[in-house]
Amino acid sequence: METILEIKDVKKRFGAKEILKGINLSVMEGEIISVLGPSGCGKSTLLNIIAGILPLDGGEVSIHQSIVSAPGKMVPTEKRNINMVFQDFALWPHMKARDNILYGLKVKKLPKNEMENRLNEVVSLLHLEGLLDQFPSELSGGQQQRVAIARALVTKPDIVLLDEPLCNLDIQLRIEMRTEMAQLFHSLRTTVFHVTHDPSEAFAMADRIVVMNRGKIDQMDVPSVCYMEPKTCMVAGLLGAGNCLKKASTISDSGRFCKVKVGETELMGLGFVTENRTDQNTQLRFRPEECTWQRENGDNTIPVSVVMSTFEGGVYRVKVETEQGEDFCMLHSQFLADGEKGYVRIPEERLYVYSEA
Ligand SMILES: Nc1ncnc2c1ncn2[C@@H]1O[C@H](COP(=O)(O)OP(=O)(O)OP(=O)(O)O)[C@@H](O)[C@H]1O
Repeated sequence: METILEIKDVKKRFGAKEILKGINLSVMEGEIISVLGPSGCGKSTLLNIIAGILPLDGGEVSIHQSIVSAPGKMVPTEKRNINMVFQDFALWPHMKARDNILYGLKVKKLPKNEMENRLNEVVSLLHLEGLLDQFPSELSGGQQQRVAIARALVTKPDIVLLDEPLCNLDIQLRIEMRTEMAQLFHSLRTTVFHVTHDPSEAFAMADRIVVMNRGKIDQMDVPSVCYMEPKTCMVAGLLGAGNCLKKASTISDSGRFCKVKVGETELMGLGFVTENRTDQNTQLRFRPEECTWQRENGDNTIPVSVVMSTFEGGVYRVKVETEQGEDFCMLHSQFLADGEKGYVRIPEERLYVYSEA
């Protein structure tokens, strides 16, 4: 497979603030890459550099082996053969859906019959029949999003850039649209660079996920590996392992699994050694849905007392407290009374151990 987009050691500053600290990544033809990360980590900055909207300060960006951005060089957006779908759809309000979609082809001065063929193709792909003579204000959010995607696809770009494309839609529509978009882009073998802050959107759409943190890439892998083996504490937290115990210490970490201690309790977990490793700063991460409650002590269990149970429809979210005074949550099928004592089991392959400075 051919590399379409190559990002090499890209750096960007805003004033004294270093926003991108050397990003390296290649995107293959037909691949969907989703970039996730906390607010302010530099996702949109990277996307805007790829789009040719922002200049970079170091490194280079190539599309089809041709450098489009480097210090002192910036090929204009319209010469990059890319298209972008924005979170606010950015449709021209004074143009009907048809003219919004055809705009890029008119600029390229395509023959009329070719324009009609391309229009018919995207109309049928995105189910826009009957909507072409409507103005954006006459369309629902989901319909506007479809028009924006049609406009991005109709010029057959090398790369489609998606900037939080679903965040203005309601939750039900978002779930439908992300599945539809993934199907559509995969069937067309469109190369997609997608920025989102929503992990479930990234899981639903991406072939590979890139997790950024403070201007660097913490992890880049297929969604299942990022989910099962988050490399850093931040990635784990972002991908659902919201429970965090800090009053812990590492006893041994010779292999893939390491032994940790929380008070007098010894637990086994998956160990992630990082560059800035310190044994004094062990942190444990795990997901509420992967914990199980039991009355008796057992394998990989931690003693707790119940703080509060809240009903979530089908399950209870139970907040518990460790003997060290830290709390975390688990999901349980039944209500547990405040003050009740018991043990929470965390499977060793789902207890993530980090030692980060
Ligand atoms: N034009 C600008 N001038 C100065 N600082 C900027 C500019 N654009 C972005 N920044 C800063 O750069 C950092 C990264 O911003 P960016 O928009 O890339 O983050 P993000 O990861 O996309 O965040 P979000 O998820 O909130 O959109 C932020 O601290 C932001 O304040």
